[in-house]
Amino acid sequence: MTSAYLLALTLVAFLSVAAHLVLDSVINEQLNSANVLHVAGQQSMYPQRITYSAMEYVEGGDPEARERLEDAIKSFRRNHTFLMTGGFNSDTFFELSTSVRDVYYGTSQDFDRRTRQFIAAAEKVASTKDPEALLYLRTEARKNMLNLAETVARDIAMEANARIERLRAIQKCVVVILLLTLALEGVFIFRPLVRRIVLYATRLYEHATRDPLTGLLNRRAFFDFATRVQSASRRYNHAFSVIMLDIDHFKKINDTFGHDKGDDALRLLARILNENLRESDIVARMGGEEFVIALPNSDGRGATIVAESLRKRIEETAEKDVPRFTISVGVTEKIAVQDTVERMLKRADDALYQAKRGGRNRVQMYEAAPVPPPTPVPSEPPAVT
Ligand SMILES: Nc1nc2c(ncn2[C@@H]2O[C@H](COP(=O)(O)OP(=O)(O)OP(=O)(O)O)[C@@H](O)[C@H]2O)c(=O)[nH]1
Repeated sequence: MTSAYLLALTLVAFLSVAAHLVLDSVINEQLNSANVLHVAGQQSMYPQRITYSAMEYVEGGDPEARERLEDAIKSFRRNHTFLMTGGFNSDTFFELSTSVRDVYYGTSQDFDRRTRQFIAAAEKVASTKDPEALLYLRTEARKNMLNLAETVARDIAMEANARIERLRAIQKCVVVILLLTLALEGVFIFRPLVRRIVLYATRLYEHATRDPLTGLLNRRAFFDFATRVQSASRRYNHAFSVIMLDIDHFKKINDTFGHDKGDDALRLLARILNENLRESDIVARMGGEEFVIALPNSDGRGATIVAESLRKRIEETAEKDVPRFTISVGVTEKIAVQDTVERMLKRADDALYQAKRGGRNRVQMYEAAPVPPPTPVPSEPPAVT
């Protein structure tokens, strides 16, 4: 189960990382596309700008016009290199698609060669004011460069959108797979795991509160439950009694029939107690062959009737293969508002001791030792006259 749990966590972690990476790619792709589109858009503008600057420079000889021309040539060449090489650095790498590549290198359009020729003519104008080169620029800018640059920008935009859509679809798939995996793991791994944990916790609780031989509450659990009942009885001023009982001559049973038969007798006693007491009564094995019962809402008289009926039922029980036995019982009731479970157990134990001393197989209600009568004070002898 632990390895399944680890596998499940690993799978979820793997899918989460995959979803993150795809999302990262979408964002990168968007940034990259935005950058490339920006550059591609600029490229459709530069041939015009170069041509105007070249005309200004040739016609007016203005050195500032030449500077503008040179700047425009530089930017145009830089952008061209950017688009042809996939960017200035590896982070913004953008591979030309087949259709864009066709525009650049295809025999019909050959945008790459045209661009290089355009740049060469512009440089010639900048350095020599060559009129033929200027004419070439004017014709080419109007006829081919603008159209081709716009075609490239449009194709790149379409390619970028298609790529982003593809990545988004992959991202959606990964998220769906992640959710499905979580749902399946919830059903097949986490739910059984939680069930098992609950089962272990229940078993642990049973171990901590139950006597393994009889299945009855153990001493500690009895104190917990009985103390709660006692507190309630004090608050609502209800009656509350405690019975303590012990198998008579149990040592002899063990010695005569063996320890296993002694255990059978203890189990039988536990069963009889469970079967003949109310659901609200608290029955526990205190240790050895000693058992205790807390009876909420029962006074001493009621508890004595219960004890007597248990004693009689046990005396009469004859189970195959289980030695017959009798019990002695001590009974006490709450005698003061502040009475505690410990004090009541002590009194029940005293009453049990009296039952044993009284001959066993009997029920004894706790009786406080009689207060000795006050010793008479010797009276003064009458004065002799
Ligand atoms: N089979 C079995 N015997 C147990 C268990 N716990 C305690 N005993 C035995 O119970 C016996 C208790 O003996 P005693 O305390 O002398 O009491 P008794 O023989 O019942 O005598 P009285 O109580 O005076 O009637 C001892 O022999 C213990 O070994 C148990 O879980 N199983």
